[in-house]
Amino acid sequence: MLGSGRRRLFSALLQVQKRPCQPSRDMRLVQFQTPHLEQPHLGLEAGIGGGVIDLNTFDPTLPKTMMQFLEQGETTLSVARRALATQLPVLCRSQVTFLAPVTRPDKVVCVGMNYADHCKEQNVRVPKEPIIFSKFSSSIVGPYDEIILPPESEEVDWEVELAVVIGKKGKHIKATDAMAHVAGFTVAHDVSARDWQMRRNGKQWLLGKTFDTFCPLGPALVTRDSIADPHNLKICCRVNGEVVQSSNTNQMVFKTEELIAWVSQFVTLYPGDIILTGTPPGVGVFRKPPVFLKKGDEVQCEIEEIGVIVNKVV
Ligand SMILES: O=C([O-])CC(=O)C(=O)O
Repeated sequence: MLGSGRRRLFSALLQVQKRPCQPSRDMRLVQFQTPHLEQPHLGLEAGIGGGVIDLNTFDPTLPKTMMQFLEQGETTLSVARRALATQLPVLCRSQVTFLAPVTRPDKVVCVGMNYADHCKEQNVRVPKEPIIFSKFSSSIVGPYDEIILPPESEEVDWEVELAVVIGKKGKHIKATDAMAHVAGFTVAHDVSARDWQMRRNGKQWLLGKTFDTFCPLGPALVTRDSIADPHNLKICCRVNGEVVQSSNTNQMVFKTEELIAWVSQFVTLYPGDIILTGTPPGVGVFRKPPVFLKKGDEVQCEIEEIGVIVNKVV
């Protein structure tokens, strides 16, 4: 169903495997751990599916967390740019464990009903203003971590989403200035317990959206200037290999700029804050009959140019 996008991903993976020492020119920032490191390091992923360049070895004065890296703005970004332009050793992917590209941000802001056909599949009007909710940052896990089915829910569902990572603090940001506040983009899975979201807790969405492990992210924070057009990317979710969601970010009702302008009227956005921009149609709860995740399932969420996260349900 993803056709040429999938073919491009596979050929990119093959190329990376053939030339493991050739970093891509795109800036793909990651947080990773190896058995030899005392604490996680910052790195650059050498293309989709490629190995990792250790930024903290390249420059030991760099901070070791993405939050601190983003807070320092242009100073740290220019070091990463220098690393990208230098021939550096690349750690094999099998040697590293990827963490979420951002851990413990101040906020995970989420947008509901932001794809017109996701509204259609549940018979609701396309919203005139963005619908905002949130997840606690404790729900964030890495790109290949497990999603734990909580015993409190029997209706856990999938939702692939494009995530925006904020790079610069701001309040009342104008839409025309919004992209200057974006560090980059990553892939998110807005795992959702429908029973808690739709029927329990006074129908407040929070609890259903924020169980531990309900926000896999990654693998990389792909910087803004590395993506040709964030609003024209194929986006897809597969469960056990079967495509369940397949769309394009050009179907989003409110794009990144409008979302940042909207949200920053209410709250200050800080470096590291994450905005999940909503999911396309094809979620399990609106299937006839509904389908939910079960132990042993594997969910792959993929966005063109950004990458794929793979999370087993346990
Ligand atoms: O369908 C929902 O649960 C709301 C939501 O997260 C989305 O539209 O992306």
